[in-house]
Formats: sequence, structure tokens, C-alpha cells
Amino acid sequence: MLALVGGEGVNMEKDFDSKLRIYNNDTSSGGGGGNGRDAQKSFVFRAPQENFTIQDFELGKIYGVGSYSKVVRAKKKDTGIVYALKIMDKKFITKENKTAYVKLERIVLDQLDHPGVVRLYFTFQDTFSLYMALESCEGGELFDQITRKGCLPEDEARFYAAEVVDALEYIHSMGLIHRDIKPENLLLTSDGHIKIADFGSVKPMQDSQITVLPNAASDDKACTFVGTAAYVPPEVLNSSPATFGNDLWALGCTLYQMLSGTSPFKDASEWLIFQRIIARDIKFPNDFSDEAIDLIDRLLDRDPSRRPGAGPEGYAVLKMHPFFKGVDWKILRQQTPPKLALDPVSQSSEGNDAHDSSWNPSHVGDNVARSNDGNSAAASSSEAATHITRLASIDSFDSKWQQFLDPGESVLMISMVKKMQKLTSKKVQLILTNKPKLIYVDPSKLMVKGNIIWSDNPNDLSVQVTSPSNFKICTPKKVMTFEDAKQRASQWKKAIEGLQNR
Ligand SMILES: Nc1ncnc2c1ncn2[C@@H]1O[C@H](COP(=O)(O)OP(=O)(O)OP(=O)(O)O)[C@@H](O)[C@H]1O
Repeated sequence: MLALVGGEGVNMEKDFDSKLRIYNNDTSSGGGGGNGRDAQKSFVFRAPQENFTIQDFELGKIYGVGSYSKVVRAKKKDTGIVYALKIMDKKFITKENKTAYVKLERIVLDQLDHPGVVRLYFTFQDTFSLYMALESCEGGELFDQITRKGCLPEDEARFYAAEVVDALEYIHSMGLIHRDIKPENLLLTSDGHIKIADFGSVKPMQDSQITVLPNAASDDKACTFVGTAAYVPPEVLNSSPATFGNDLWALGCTLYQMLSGTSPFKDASEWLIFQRIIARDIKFPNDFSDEAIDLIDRLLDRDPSRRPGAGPEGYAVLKMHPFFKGVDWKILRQQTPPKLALDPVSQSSEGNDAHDSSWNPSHVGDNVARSNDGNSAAASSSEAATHITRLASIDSFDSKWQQFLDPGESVLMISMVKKMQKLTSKKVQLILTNKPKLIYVDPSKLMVKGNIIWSDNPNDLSVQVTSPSNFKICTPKKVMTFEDAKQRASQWKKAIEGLQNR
């Protein structure tokens, strides 16, 4: 660890700071001015940037692991207040070009103020990590409640859905699209109320009331995170611009999942899930009430503007739907929430920190990076269920690749890559299927240009990652070099090796 504090570490931090700098004016200046270099527009954070260190906190259990962060229960030693500390490894964020998302999530959370949205209290940083002190949601994810209970009785689903609708109405009224609504991102307080979390995919609309500072990710080109395969609406697969309707589709999927235990569009691979979504292939279990079916059916309308809540009448249509009959929207948060099903392992909804005592601050930087290999023992339910999906695969979803598959065969990984030759390079679509089959296709002629002979034996087929974008696929006969502009070299290695070890 100490070695990093040498030249390379310092440079990395400088580089990170220059990218992450947000105007943090002294409140005593009345929010005016700003420093000379960045003085275009002033902004004062509600959640201040503090000078705390990790030693100011007593760390407890790991709540979960995200794609570029780890969230840990942390008690501030002097005040005794418990937070969910989101810890992000600077080096990893810089390397993975996630700086803009971190900035956007930070600045959006800073300005949101609603009982149904997780609150950001303050931030701080050290050489290796950035820290966001979030309101601690001790009840865990709604996903875990669904898993533990199998599925939720309709009254419970109604309660949670109503709280999500109430919070979404607020988020949309602020001109924001969340874009990753799903049971894993709906957290529960210790008494069981919903808090929407994870604003890493948020998209501010043009007329948003939220101040978004320059360099925060807001364009889709830069945006790698746009939700999760099973909850992605069909228009996103067709590259239509994001609308509030995106979140309402995801709400429909979430309600379906609460009532049945699984998401409506389920299949063996993302590719097949996308096909189901495009085909709007939904089957309602017999035990769903007519009201639930009607609401889900409307939320899953192909036309995003027809989804209740998205039209000109706003949320009134959604709240007045017969499924929500009896819900008193004005006193939602005073109602008694459903009883939480406790984690059978810890047998406590409170932070039981004892079994995670192996984790300590000196591991912070390393752990975040390592957890992204998916090897963390404390990985969240989201990870275990491999629900996390990147635009990477959605991006490449196009029915034209279907012609290269046999009946029943599905795509596991696909991307447009450059196949490097001695002096030139050629764009090809690299496709890995569950057969297993590994081919590359000329995207303009739609012809298979190469079939890399599959072998489960790493002596006959192996992948070498040479940089985040570059990798070599090695067979006894030849070595092929590819460049993936989206930096998925190690994902390719993992996908191929995962299939070899299946
Ligand atoms: N405020 C919180 N209180 C309690 N647990 C939390 C809180 N915020 C996040 N978590 C838990 O930590 C996990 C990781 O959260 P994080 O926001 O880092 O990433 P994510 O939403 O899971 O994934 P990704 O960033 O890949 O979309 C979550 O799945 C959740 O279970």
C-alpha cells in the first residue's frame, strides 16, 4: 500500500482531483465568486466536503458492493451517528472513466430532499478513496425481502409500490430520470420504509431543476451505466432518448417481481431477455388480481408516453389506479410498513457487525478494486444474482446478429471490436455464445470472418489481457489481437474463462 504514495500515487490523485473538482465555495462568501480558474458559476453543497478521515469512523458490516464502490456501515466515533459509507477507489474510478458518474451522483443526491430518497450527509476523501456518507438503510434491499418471502402479498406490494410512486413523482418533478429502478436499488429503513438509492445512472432532463456542473456525466455517449437488462424498456433497446416513462416501465417490472418473486422478462442470457422485452412477452401468474394485472400491463405499455404517470395528467392517473385503492397518499410515511423478513444468517435487521470484523480501513482501496472481480465474499444480492448489466451489452443488441445463431443458441457476450493486424485494423463484431461458439463477423457484409475453435482446455484457447482495451485470443495455431474501445478486455477474458470452467 505504502508504495503507492510514491510518484505514481500522487500523480493519480492530482489527476483525479482535477477531474473531480466541483466548485465548493465558502458559504461565507454567500455563494458568489469561485476561484479564478473555475469561476463560471457558483454552487454550494448542502452536504459539505469534510476533512474527516476513515479513522473517525468505527466500521461495521459491508452493506453491499457496487460496480465501482463498496458500501459499509460506519459509526461516527464522536457523534455515534451511523451512516452507510460509500467508498470508491480513486484509482479504479479514474482507470474506468467513472469520474463523471461519481460527480453526477454526488451533485444530484446533494440536491434531493424527499423521505423516499436516500440522503447524502457529507463527503470526504483521502489519498486512495472518496467517501460519501449516506443515510443508513438498515432494512437492506427490497430484493432481499422478495427473496426471503418468496413473493409479497398484494397489500405489502401495494405499500412498497405506493412509496416508490411517491418518490418517483418527486424525482421526475425535479426533472430527473433515475434509469435503474429495480428491487436492488429500493432500500429499506430499519422500520421498513422505502428509500430509492443508486443515482449513478441518473439522467437530468434539459429543464431539470437540478444544478449539474460541467463535466458531470449527462450525455449518453459518456454514460456507460444505463440500467439493468431485466428492467430495460424496449425503447432504450431501440436507442430512443430517455424519458420519465423509462422509470415507469421499471416500476411495472418491479411490481411484477414483488407479486411473483421474479422479473417479468427472464431468460438464460441478456440477449434472450432483450428479445422478450422487444416482443413484450409477458405472462401473468393466475394469482395476480385484475387490478395488479391492469396496472402492470399499463406500466409496460410499449409507448412510454402512455404509461400511467408519463402523460400530461401526470401522476394523478397512476395514483388513482384501482390497484392503489385505499392508499392515503398524504400520510404514506406515517403508515405502518410491512414486517421485514430478517436475514436468516445474521437474524437481525440491525447492523450486526461482528462477522465482518475482518474488514478494516487499511483494506479500503484494494478491496474496492478487488470486489469488482466479483470475488468478494460479502457481495450483495444484486451481484450474486448477476443482475448488474452495462450498456455494453445493450449497446450491441441488434436482431441482425441473430442470423449467426442456431435455434436455442444465445449470445453471452458481444461487442464491436477492432481486430488488429500488422499494419491495419478491421472492425468486427465479436460474438460469444452459450454453445460455446466464438466467432467474429464483418458488420457491413454480415459475414462470418472467423470461427475461433472452442476448447475448454486453456492450453488450446486462452485470453491475455494487455490493457483495459486490448486482449489477445490465443489458440495453438494463431494469436488474434483485439481492441475493445469500451475497455472490456478483462470482461472478455472472464466470459471466455467462465465458460471454459462451467
Ligand atoms: N444507504 C445505504 N444503506 C444501506 N445499504 C446501502 C446503501 N447504499 C447502498 N447500499 C448497499 O450497497 C450496495 C452497493 O451500492 P452501490 O450504490 O455502491 O452500488 P449498486 O447500486 O449496487 O451497483 P452499481 O453501482 O453497480 O449500480 C447496494 O446494492 C446496497 O445493497
